Amino acid sequence: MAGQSLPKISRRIATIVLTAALTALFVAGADQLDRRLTMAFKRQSVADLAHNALTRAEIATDYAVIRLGMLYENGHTDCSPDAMEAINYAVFRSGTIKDILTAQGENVCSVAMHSETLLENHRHPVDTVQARNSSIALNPVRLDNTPAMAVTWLFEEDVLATALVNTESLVFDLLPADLRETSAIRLSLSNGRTVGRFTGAEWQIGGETEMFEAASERYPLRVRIHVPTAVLSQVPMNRSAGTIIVVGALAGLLAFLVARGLIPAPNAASRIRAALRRGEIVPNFQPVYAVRTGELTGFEVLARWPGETGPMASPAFFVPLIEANGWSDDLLETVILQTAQTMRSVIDNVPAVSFAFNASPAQLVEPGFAAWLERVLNRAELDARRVIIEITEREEIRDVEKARSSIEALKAMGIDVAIDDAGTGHNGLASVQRLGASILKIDKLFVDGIVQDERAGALVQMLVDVARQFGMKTIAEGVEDEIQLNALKRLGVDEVQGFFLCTPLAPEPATLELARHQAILTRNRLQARPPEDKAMPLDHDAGAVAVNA
Ligand SMILES: Nc1nc2c(ncn2[C@@H]2O[C@H](COP(=O)(O)O[C@H]3[C@@H](O)[C@H](n4cnc5c(=O)[nH]c(N)nc54)O[C@@H]3COP(=O)(O)O)[C@@H](O)[C@H]2O)c(=O)[nH]1
Repeated sequence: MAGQSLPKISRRIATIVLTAALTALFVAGADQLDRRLTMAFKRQSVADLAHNALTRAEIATDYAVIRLGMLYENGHTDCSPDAMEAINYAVFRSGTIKDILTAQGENVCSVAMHSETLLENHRHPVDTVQARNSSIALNPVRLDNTPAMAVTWLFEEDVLATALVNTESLVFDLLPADLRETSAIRLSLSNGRTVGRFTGAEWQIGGETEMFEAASERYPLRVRIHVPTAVLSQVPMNRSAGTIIVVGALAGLLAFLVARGLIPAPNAASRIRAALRRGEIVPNFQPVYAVRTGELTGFEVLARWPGETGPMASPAFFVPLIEANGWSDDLLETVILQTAQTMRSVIDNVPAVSFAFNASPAQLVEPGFAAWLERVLNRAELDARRVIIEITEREEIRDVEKARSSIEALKAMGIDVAIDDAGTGHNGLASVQRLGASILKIDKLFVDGIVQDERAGALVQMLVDVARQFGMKTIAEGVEDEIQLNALKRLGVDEVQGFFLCTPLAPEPATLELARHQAILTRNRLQARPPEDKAMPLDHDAGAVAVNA
């Protein structure tokens, strides 16, 4: 008896020792992992910041190019009184263009207080670099003793226009609080000449730093952010031992299960394929509201995978996988057919409400896309005039001409086309006009900073201005609070959507939200008894817009 219990006791002791050792290992491992993740997250945030700063510089340059192009198209490069008025207007409209010079043969003129700078630059341009479009060139100039940039478009042999762009303001104070004092950000041309910079008060030249860079494909522009290595490796020390042990234990359990083969490695692509076939990927609906009238004008249709858990449940993960496997048309078809089925009462009874579906640039340029979509809409019994197709600008639209003719075909069917994430992508604002879309969606990236950051407001203003010039409607997305909503109203955005107003909803709550919203609007109108033609403002406090978040 005593002989049998001895190995049992020693096995228990061995298990306890092993468990303790493993726990210690997990805790240390979890701690290391946490540190590494925190540092990786910090690095990614700074890399994103560099990309955002570059996007701002690209938009400001796009805007200058568009403005110069308009002057030329309207014959306003001849220094006539009409031309001077047009230049004045272009400078007045813009927060970032400080002056414009036009030159047509001997006729050289500009309008604002920086004429001298532009004239000198016109006579002796230095360090000029060409853009992807070789008629456009950028070069550094000084504006009130700070670095700035001249954008010149050579329209013809002796006809050109130059905009003086305040690029310094695009990067000034862009760094978040934890980096502002110690780090530096520089916007420069590809030849290394600085056109904007911000240096924290504690920034040390020669210190050990890490550099984060983003370079434009369209313009010879790049952003570099330098952060001291010590700042990047700082990790908050306030993690409780309990958290670490729990994380360690969970990691150990997971490792054990994976090691024992109890959790088979999932084949994500085949699961998505099956989910698409079985109709498990379903549409949700985020309302869009008109700023001026408060009306709910339509829904953005967003795919959801309700049965799925973990990261794969997010469309930000599964949509790119669907696209990479060439199943984008299946996704679009399934969300259209299910929308038609689940939102039938809205489709039949509220004709003014539209449905915006997402499609990729690759789908748009597929031969016969418009005809295919027409067939799907016929099957769905969904009137094309109720449909908006949103094309993201994040991915490059390689063949703008093909995309343009596809958009024309969609428009001929009565479908509106929206450029989603405008200003964030590869093609630039100028191509927005060439595409011939009728709606410009302003990305959350610009809405986010709109209140704290004057420049974000200036960028939204530029986007609204460009959209108006092109006869497009604007929709701002990702509105998360009332202050943002009010700022967007002031900037003249036409429509808004975002969690502050309403999150994406399943069909039934979306239908209820529409009915509830219409009832509130009607009640408000009856109570206020406005004159027939008076517009109802989007007034969150008055309950004209509901919060579902
Ligand atoms: N081709 C298709 N793409 C699709 C489809 N369904 C979704 N998507 C794309 O996936 C990306 C992620 O989408 P999602 O997680 O649904 O996020 C959307 C909104 O839920 C979110 N949103 C809306 N308001 C707010 C807000 O106030 N705050 C906040 N943090 N997020 C908000 O934004 C996403 C909408 O993005 P966009 O399309 O750019 O308007 C996304 O890129 C989808 O496009 C599909 O069926 N087909």
